[in-house]
Amino acid sequence: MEILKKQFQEFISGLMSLPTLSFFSYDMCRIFLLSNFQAKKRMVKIVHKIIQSKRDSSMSSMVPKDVVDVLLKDASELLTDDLIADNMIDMMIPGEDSVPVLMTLAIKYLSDCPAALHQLTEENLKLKRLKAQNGEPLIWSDYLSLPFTQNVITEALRMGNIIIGVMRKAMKDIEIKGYLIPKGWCFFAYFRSVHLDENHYDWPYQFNPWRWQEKDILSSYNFTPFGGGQRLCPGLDLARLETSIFLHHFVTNFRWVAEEDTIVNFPTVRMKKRMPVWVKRREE
Ligand code: HEM
Repeated sequence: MEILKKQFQEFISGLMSLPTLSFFSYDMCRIFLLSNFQAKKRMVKIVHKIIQSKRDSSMSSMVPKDVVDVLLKDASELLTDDLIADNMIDMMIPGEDSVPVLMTLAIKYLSDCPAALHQLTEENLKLKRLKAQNGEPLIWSDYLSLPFTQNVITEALRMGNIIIGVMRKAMKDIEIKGYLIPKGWCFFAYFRSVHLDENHYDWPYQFNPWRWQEKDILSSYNFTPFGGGQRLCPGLDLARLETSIFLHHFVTNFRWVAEEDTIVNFPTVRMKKRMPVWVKRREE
């Protein structure tokens, strides 16, 4: 697993920096991309081994336990091992990178904003107590009944810009604010410049979950952490759900002190020192 993780980290840092490679010399780009593709190749090899061992074992007849099992059970001949391996690697990006980064950023911003942490904790404790009182377990839609928690996640997405932007190709000549993008050109829509623009957000560098109260984020072109249009992220709700579940359990069960750290935005969004967090169980 550690080897796979190392290859993945190399692969993802190359993938995320593709738009910025144009600043470097041809030779540097070649070396960088080569090591990126080699990392991907090594990952494919590891995933192929996992697929093969699953095929060899008698597990194929059992109830699927993970995504590989489900894909292996697919009767369609189009789903080759190469395609399954590619799918698995694609799933690793949000599983290992985007959502955990969102959770980390939320913890970072909350650590620096006691008022938001207090309100978030109160909201989640209230739900926890209500569930305990009624003897009910949490159900998946409960996260929607936590409006402040949703605002915290929205604000972490706005400030964090986990995916810094998306690449697109102009299908026809387009003029934007006096600039012509000729047909066939590729361009990079940079989310950070919109999400941190003071024309759209007051005090854009301030973590302020309250700014989202009464705001309809779905109809806003100034808030696109999950992209937009036909390529809108299909994992949008899952990412929010997972982060809500994590925050709910974390704030209702623990208190913590996060070490001083800074957010690095290049080549991917990361904590400079990985932000160690000292955790203590809450007593209630
Ligand atoms: C905080 C978490 C996440 C963020 C910020 C995020 C962001 C994005 C963005 C901006 C795109 C659009 C890329 C483009 O237009 O070129 C995208 C696409 C995609 N995302 Fe996510 N994502 C997240 C979580 C997830 C999760 C949890 C999954 C699934 C398990 C997922 C699966 C995908 C897939 C399959 C695409 C490609 C869609 C397509 O090209 O049609 N994402 N994501």
